[in-house]
Amino acid sequence: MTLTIALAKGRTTTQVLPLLTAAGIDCQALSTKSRRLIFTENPDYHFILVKAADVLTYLNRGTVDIGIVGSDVLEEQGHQQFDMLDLKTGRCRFILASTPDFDPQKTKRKLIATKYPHLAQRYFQNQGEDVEIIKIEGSVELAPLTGMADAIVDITETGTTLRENNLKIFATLTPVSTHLVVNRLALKQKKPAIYQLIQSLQQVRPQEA
Ligand SMILES: Nc1ncnc2c1ncn2[C@@H]1O[C@H](COP(=O)(O)OP(=O)(O)OP(=O)(O)O)[C@@H](O)[C@H]1O
Ligand SMILES: O=P(O)(O)OC[C@H]1O[C@H](OP(=O)(O)OP(=O)(O)O)[C@H](O)[C@@H]1O
Repeated sequence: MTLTIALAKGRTTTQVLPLLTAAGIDCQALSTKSRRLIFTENPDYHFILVKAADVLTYLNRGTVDIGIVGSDVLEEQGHQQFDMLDLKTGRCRFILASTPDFDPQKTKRKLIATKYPHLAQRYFQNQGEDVEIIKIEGSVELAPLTGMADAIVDITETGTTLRENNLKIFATLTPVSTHLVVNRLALKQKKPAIYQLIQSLQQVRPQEA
């Protein structure tokens, strides 16, 4: 039985390939630098490489059985899939950041720039705050620096981008890591193969909390 897997391109793939290899899955073809997007040479596991934001589209339509993607994406768009395993890699965190002179108490209806509008809206709603969200596609740090927004909700890992742009963290929201998610129907139809994969990845993922 073949399992089809959508892997988020970029950082996620780079960090997950060593785990898949350690779990005994031949995915050598994916580690070569190329523009290929679909890998079907392994009869047990077929892979497609997609933009992180598209993983759940392939999964929810049933085009793939499994998605491997950051929990940032799941928090922003997830609803129909089963989140089966935290791979404990690709770790970073959501933060609220701005220029050092930003005063969260003083700014009345904040303008918040982010790549994650739903997550940001939820965060402020839970704080009982009404904010205006500006959806940005990248280099989010520019928004408070240029005065377009009061603050940003984004992910940070090393903190280098914030530091180099003289931005300060005002709140830490939720932690982020790469997760394995499963299509509902696939979980019914391919249960043994899916559980076997989960079990092998559980054994090789980083063990710390
Ligand atoms: N420091 C980090 N910054 C951003 N994403 C990170 C970081 N560390 C881990 N990740 C994970 O990697 C994913 C983003 O990977 P990447 O930046 O390669 O993709 P992308 O943002 O779609 O790429 P691109 O910048 O080409 O559009 C996120 O969904 C997140 O889960
Ligand atoms: O804390 P750090 O280790 O510096 O990482 C954080 C940076 O990485 C991400 O951007 P990405 O590289 O995905 O580029 P983008 O600006 O195009 O989204 C994120 O949006 C931050 O800008």
